[in-house]
Amino acid sequence: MTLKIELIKDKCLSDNYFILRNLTYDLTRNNGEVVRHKREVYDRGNGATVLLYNPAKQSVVLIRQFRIATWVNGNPDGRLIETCAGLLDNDEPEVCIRKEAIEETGFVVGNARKVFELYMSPGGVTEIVHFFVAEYSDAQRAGKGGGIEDEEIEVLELPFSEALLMVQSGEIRDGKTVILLQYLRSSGLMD
Ligand SMILES: Nc1nc2c(ncn2[C@@H]2O[C@H](COP(=O)(O)OP(=O)(O)O[C@H]3O[C@H](CO)[C@@H](O)[C@H](O)[C@@H]3O)[C@@H](O)[C@H]2O)c(=O)[nH]1
Ligand SMILES: [Mg+2]
Repeated sequence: MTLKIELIKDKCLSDNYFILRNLTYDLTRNNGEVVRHKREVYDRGNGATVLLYNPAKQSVVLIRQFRIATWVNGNPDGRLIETCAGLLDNDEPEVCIRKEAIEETGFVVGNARKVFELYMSPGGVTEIVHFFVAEYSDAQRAGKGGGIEDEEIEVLELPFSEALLMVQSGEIRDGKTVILLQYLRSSGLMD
Protein backbone atom coordinates (compact mmCIF):
# COMPACT_ATOMS: atom_id res chain seq x y z
CA MET A 1 0.00 0.00 0.00
CA THR A 2 1.37 3.42 -0.97
CA LEU A 3 0.32 6.44 1.06
CA LYS A 4 0.43 10.01 -0.13
CA ILE A 5 1.22 12.42 2.68
CA GLU A 6 0.17 16.05 2.60
CA LEU A 7 1.31 18.20 5.48
CA ILE A 8 -1.43 20.60 6.58
CA LYS A 9 0.10 22.19 9.66
CA ASP A 10 3.36 21.92 11.62
CA LYS A 11 2.98 23.58 15.00
CA CYS A 12 5.84 23.88 17.46
CA LEU A 13 4.53 23.14 20.97
CA SER A 14 7.88 23.45 22.75
CA ASP A 15 11.45 24.23 21.77
CA ASN A 16 12.80 24.58 25.26
CA TYR A 17 15.63 22.02 25.08
CA PHE A 18 14.46 19.56 22.43
CA ILE A 19 11.54 20.09 20.02
CA LEU A 20 7.96 18.94 20.42
CA ARG A 21 5.74 19.49 17.36
CA ASN A 22 2.12 18.82 16.56
CA LEU A 23 1.69 17.74 12.94
CA THR A 24 -1.59 17.77 11.07
CA TYR A 25 -1.52 15.84 7.79
CA ASP A 26 -3.74 14.09 5.27
CA LEU A 27 -2.94 10.54 4.21
CA THR A 28 -4.39 9.45 0.87
CA ARG A 29 -4.71 5.71 0.44
CA ASN A 30 -4.52 3.80 -2.88
CA ASN A 31 -8.32 3.78 -3.08
CA GLY A 32 -8.40 7.60 -2.88
CA GLU A 33 -9.69 7.71 0.68
CA VAL A 34 -8.24 10.60 2.70
CA VAL A 35 -7.72 10.42 6.45
CA ARG A 36 -6.64 13.36 8.55
CA HIS A 37 -4.25 12.76 11.46
CA LYS A 38 -3.02 15.05 14.20
CA ARG A 39 0.07 13.63 15.91
CA GLU A 40 2.66 14.89 18.40
CA VAL A 41 6.28 14.24 17.46
CA TYR A 42 9.22 14.69 19.82
CA ASP A 43 12.59 15.46 18.22
CA ARG A 44 15.57 14.89 20.51
CA GLY A 45 18.02 14.41 17.65
CA ASN A 46 19.71 11.10 16.88
CA GLY A 47 22.09 9.08 19.01
CA ALA A 48 24.71 6.35 19.05
CA THR A 49 25.59 3.58 21.45
CA VAL A 50 28.42 1.08 21.86
CA LEU A 51 28.81 -2.19 23.71
CA LEU A 52 32.42 -2.75 24.79
CA TYR A 53 33.30 -6.45 25.03
CA ASN A 54 36.36 -8.50 25.88
CA PRO A 55 36.36 -12.14 24.65
CA ALA A 56 39.48 -13.10 26.68
CA LYS A 57 37.96 -11.88 29.96
CA GLN A 58 34.38 -12.76 28.86
CA SER A 59 33.36 -9.34 30.12
CA VAL A 60 31.43 -6.27 28.99
CA VAL A 61 31.50 -2.63 30.06
CA LEU A 62 28.18 -1.02 30.95
CA ILE A 63 27.24 2.10 32.88
CA ARG A 64 24.65 2.90 35.51
CA GLN A 65 23.11 6.35 35.45
CA PHE A 66 20.14 8.32 36.69
CA ARG A 67 17.31 8.68 34.13
CA ILE A 68 14.52 10.96 35.24
CA ALA A 69 12.11 9.64 32.57
CA THR A 70 12.32 6.16 34.12
CA TRP A 71 11.79 7.56 37.62
CA VAL A 72 8.50 9.16 36.56
CA ASN A 73 7.47 5.83 35.03
CA GLY A 74 7.95 3.28 37.78
CA ASN A 75 11.73 2.99 38.33
CA PRO A 76 12.01 3.61 42.09
CA ASP A 77 15.54 5.09 42.26
CA GLY A 78 15.67 6.20 38.61
CA ARG A 79 18.97 4.43 37.95
CA LEU A 80 19.33 2.37 34.80
CA ILE A 81 22.04 0.02 33.56
CA GLU A 82 22.88 0.89 29.96
CA THR A 83 25.45 0.65 27.23
CA CYS A 84 27.53 3.79 26.77
CA ALA A 85 25.56 6.21 24.56
CA GLY A 86 25.24 9.80 23.53
CA LEU A 87 23.42 12.24 21.33
CA LEU A 88 25.13 12.84 17.99
CA ASP A 89 25.03 16.61 18.19
CA ASN A 90 26.83 17.35 14.90
CA ASP A 91 29.17 14.36 14.96
CA GLU A 92 29.20 11.25 12.79
CA PRO A 93 27.93 8.24 14.80
CA GLU A 94 31.35 6.60 15.11
CA VAL A 95 32.94 9.86 16.27
CA CYS A 96 30.14 10.16 18.81
CA ILE A 97 30.70 6.71 20.36
CA ARG A 98 34.45 7.33 20.62
CA LYS A 99 33.83 10.58 22.51
CA GLU A 100 31.13 9.08 24.71
CA ALA A 101 33.21 5.98 25.52
CA ILE A 102 36.01 8.14 26.91
CA GLU A 103 33.69 10.47 28.80
CA GLU A 104 31.36 7.84 30.23
CA THR A 105 33.50 4.69 30.61
CA GLY A 106 37.11 5.92 30.44
CA PHE A 107 37.91 3.49 27.59
CA VAL A 108 39.48 4.43 24.26
CA VAL A 109 37.61 2.64 21.47
CA GLY A 110 39.74 0.75 18.93
CA ASN A 111 37.97 -0.95 16.00
CA ALA A 112 34.23 -0.46 16.16
CA ARG A 113 31.70 -2.51 14.23
CA LYS A 114 28.42 -0.88 13.19
CA VAL A 115 25.56 -3.32 13.66
CA PHE A 116 22.21 -1.52 13.31
CA GLU A 117 20.47 1.81 12.85
CA LEU A 118 17.13 1.60 14.66
CA TYR A 119 14.12 3.80 15.30
CA MET A 120 13.71 3.36 19.03
CA SER A 121 10.22 4.70 19.65
CA PRO A 122 8.52 5.30 16.28
CA GLY A 123 5.09 6.05 17.72
CA GLY A 124 6.14 9.59 18.54
CA VAL A 125 9.89 10.06 18.84
CA THR A 126 11.95 10.85 15.71
CA GLU A 127 15.20 9.43 17.04
CA ILE A 128 17.39 6.92 15.18
CA VAL A 129 20.07 5.25 17.28
CA HIS A 130 23.25 3.92 15.64
CA PHE A 131 24.45 0.70 17.31
CA PHE A 132 28.08 -0.41 17.57
CA VAL A 133 30.11 -3.12 19.27
CA ALA A 134 33.83 -2.73 19.99
CA GLU A 135 36.39 -5.04 21.56
CA TYR A 136 38.32 -3.55 24.49
CA SER A 137 41.29 -4.55 26.62
CA ASP A 138 42.52 -3.29 30.00
CA ALA A 139 45.25 -1.37 28.14
CA GLN A 140 42.57 0.81 26.55
CA ARG A 141 41.45 2.24 29.88
CA ALA A 142 42.58 5.87 29.75
CA GLY A 143 40.51 7.42 32.52
CA LYS A 144 37.86 6.89 35.15
CA GLY A 145 34.85 7.76 33.01
CA GLY A 146 31.84 8.94 34.94
CA GLY A 147 30.49 11.44 32.42
CA ILE A 148 30.78 15.19 32.16
CA GLU A 149 29.33 18.05 34.19
CA ASP A 150 26.50 16.78 36.37
CA GLU A 151 26.12 13.30 34.83
CA GLU A 152 26.12 10.73 37.65
CA ILE A 153 27.62 7.76 35.81
CA GLU A 154 29.00 4.60 37.42
CA VAL A 155 31.16 2.31 35.26
CA LEU A 156 30.37 -1.42 35.50
CA GLU A 157 32.68 -4.09 34.11
CA LEU A 158 30.66 -7.29 34.33
CA PRO A 159 31.02 -10.92 33.31
CA PHE A 160 29.05 -11.32 30.07
CA SER A 161 27.13 -14.27 31.55
CA GLU A 162 26.06 -12.09 34.49
CA ALA A 163 24.87 -9.32 32.18
CA LEU A 164 22.73 -11.83 30.26
CA LEU A 165 21.25 -13.10 33.55
CA MET A 166 20.49 -9.49 34.50
CA VAL A 167 18.44 -9.16 31.31
CA GLN A 168 16.45 -12.25 32.28
CA SER A 169 15.89 -11.02 35.83
CA GLY A 170 14.79 -7.55 34.69
CA GLU A 171 17.74 -5.84 36.37
CA ILE A 172 18.80 -4.66 32.91
CA ARG A 173 15.77 -3.16 31.18
CA ASP A 174 17.06 -0.59 28.75
CA GLY A 175 16.13 -1.40 25.15
CA LYS A 176 19.41 -0.55 23.42
CA THR A 177 21.36 -2.48 26.07
CA VAL A 178 19.26 -5.64 25.74
CA ILE A 179 19.51 -5.45 21.94
CA LEU A 180 23.31 -5.18 22.02
CA LEU A 181 23.79 -7.91 24.63
CA GLN A 182 21.57 -10.28 22.60
CA TYR A 183 23.43 -9.29 19.43
CA LEU A 184 26.76 -10.07 21.10
CA ARG A 185 25.50 -13.47 22.22
CA SER A 186 24.28 -14.42 18.74
CA SER A 187 27.24 -12.92 16.84
CA GLY A 188 29.84 -15.46 17.94
CA LEU A 189 32.20 -12.58 18.83
CA MET A 190 32.49 -13.85 22.42
CA ASP A 191 33.08 -17.53 21.48
N1 LIG B 1 19.58 21.11 30.63
C1 LIG B 1 19.08 20.02 30.07
N2 LIG B 1 19.91 19.03 29.82
C2 LIG B 1 19.40 17.92 29.25
C3 LIG B 1 18.04 17.79 28.93
N3 LIG B 1 17.85 16.57 28.38
C4 LIG B 1 19.06 15.97 28.36
N4 LIG B 1 19.99 16.78 28.89
C5 LIG B 1 21.42 16.50 29.08
O1 LIG B 1 22.02 16.23 27.83
C6 LIG B 1 23.09 15.30 28.03
C7 LIG B 1 22.96 14.18 27.03
O2 LIG B 1 23.96 13.23 27.27
P1 LIG B 1 24.43 12.19 26.16
O3 LIG B 1 25.33 11.21 26.84
O4 LIG B 1 24.90 12.88 24.93
O5 LIG B 1 23.07 11.47 25.72
P2 LIG B 1 22.23 10.40 26.53
O6 LIG B 1 21.24 11.07 27.40
O7 LIG B 1 23.12 9.35 27.14
O8 LIG B 1 21.42 9.74 25.34
C8 LIG B 1 21.80 8.52 24.71
O9 LIG B 1 21.03 7.48 25.20
C9 LIG B 1 19.64 7.72 25.03
C10 LIG B 1 18.86 6.63 25.73
O10 LIG B 1 19.03 5.39 25.09
C11 LIG B 1 19.31 7.81 23.57
O11 LIG B 1 17.94 8.13 23.45
C12 LIG B 1 20.16 8.89 22.90
O12 LIG B 1 20.03 8.83 21.50
C13 LIG B 1 21.61 8.69 23.22
O13 LIG B 1 22.09 7.55 22.54
C14 LIG B 1 23.02 14.81 29.47
O14 LIG B 1 24.01 15.45 30.23
C15 LIG B 1 21.62 15.23 29.89
O15 LIG B 1 21.55 15.49 31.27
C16 LIG B 1 17.16 18.86 29.23
O16 LIG B 1 15.97 18.82 28.99
N5 LIG B 1 17.75 19.97 29.81
MG1 LIG C 1 25.11 9.29 27.60
